[in-house]
Amino acid sequence: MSAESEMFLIRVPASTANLGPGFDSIGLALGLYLEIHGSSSDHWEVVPLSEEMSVFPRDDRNYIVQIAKETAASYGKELSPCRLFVSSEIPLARGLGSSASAIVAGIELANIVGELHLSNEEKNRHASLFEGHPDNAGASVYGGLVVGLHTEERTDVVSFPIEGVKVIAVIPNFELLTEDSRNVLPNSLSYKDAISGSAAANVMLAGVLSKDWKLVGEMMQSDRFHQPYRAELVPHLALIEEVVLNEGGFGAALSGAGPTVLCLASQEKSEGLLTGLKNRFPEFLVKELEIDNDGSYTAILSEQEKKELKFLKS
Ligand SMILES: Nc1ncnc2c1ncn2[C@@H]1O[C@H](COP(=O)(O)OP(=O)(O)O)[C@@H](O)[C@H]1O
Ligand SMILES: N[C@@H](CCOP(=O)(O)O)C(=O)O
Repeated sequence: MSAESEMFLIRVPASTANLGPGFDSIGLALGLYLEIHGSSSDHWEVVPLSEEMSVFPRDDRNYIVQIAKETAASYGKELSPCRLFVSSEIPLARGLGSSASAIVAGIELANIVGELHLSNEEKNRHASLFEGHPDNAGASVYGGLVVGLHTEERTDVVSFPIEGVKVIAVIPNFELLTEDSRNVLPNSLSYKDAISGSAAANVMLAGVLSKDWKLVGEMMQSDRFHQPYRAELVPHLALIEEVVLNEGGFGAALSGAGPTVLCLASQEKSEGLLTGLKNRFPEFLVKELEIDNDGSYTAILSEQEKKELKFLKS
């Protein structure tokens, strides 16, 4: 970044991982956003603009700043400090990829301030290394549906845009940390279960590519890798699957590590499903979400755009 008065915008989408059998491999970007408006400063300052962001450190101990510094350091660069206004629509620890969005935001911050000129592939490699799996990270970087394999040595992700299906999220009123939800998973799987789980993921992907959403929904509910073990933590999953079936939806799956449940439906059935889910789970937030096919976005704001920012006026 060059001029002192320049203001930049970073916008990173939320994501849903797994879609059932695509455990740690498949992700989809969703239209809820983490946004940062930033500019140069003489010290690091993080100003929360949404309630959930107010729990995090307001100086360079903030996770987003830490990620940015580490990313820049891996290229031998030290970042000059910034003042960052942070707001987020992504609920924390609900299985909608808030941690991956924070990581990708930190990488974008390093990219802008440190003038790193990173490609999407490089951003995703860093993000997957921080996150440990490429499903949420890849979706937040590339947008659309991502299919990936991440190891210590390399990260391979293929992304493609998704249209023609409605997404409804049932977001419980409690948090479930990904770490806790991973702790209930087994250390090994039988050969038979591994083959069955992998076949379900393959067929699901073939269903996505051929726009056979009914098949996708069926495969979402045929996971062998994680949902059977996480069921005890998310008893609402089975109940939601029932409502989806009754309302003619395609299927449901745990969103990431949960507790949110992701439901797919056709345009015609989505309204009825939304109402059915709201009636059955009045204590949960039931929301239709857009699919984001663009991934993370950064821009330098014009003078006019800066003038329009309400939080700079107060
Ligand atoms: N914007 C953020 N700034 C700092 N930490 C964050 C931010 N977003 C998420 N986190 C961290 O990530 C945790 C949630 O991550 P995780 O358990 O993986 O759930 P999920 O990614 O599904 O929301 C939060 O409790 C918080 O510690
Ligand atoms: N594949 C991971 C995805 C975790 O997603 P999150 O949004 O819950 O952080 C898993 O299932 O553990």
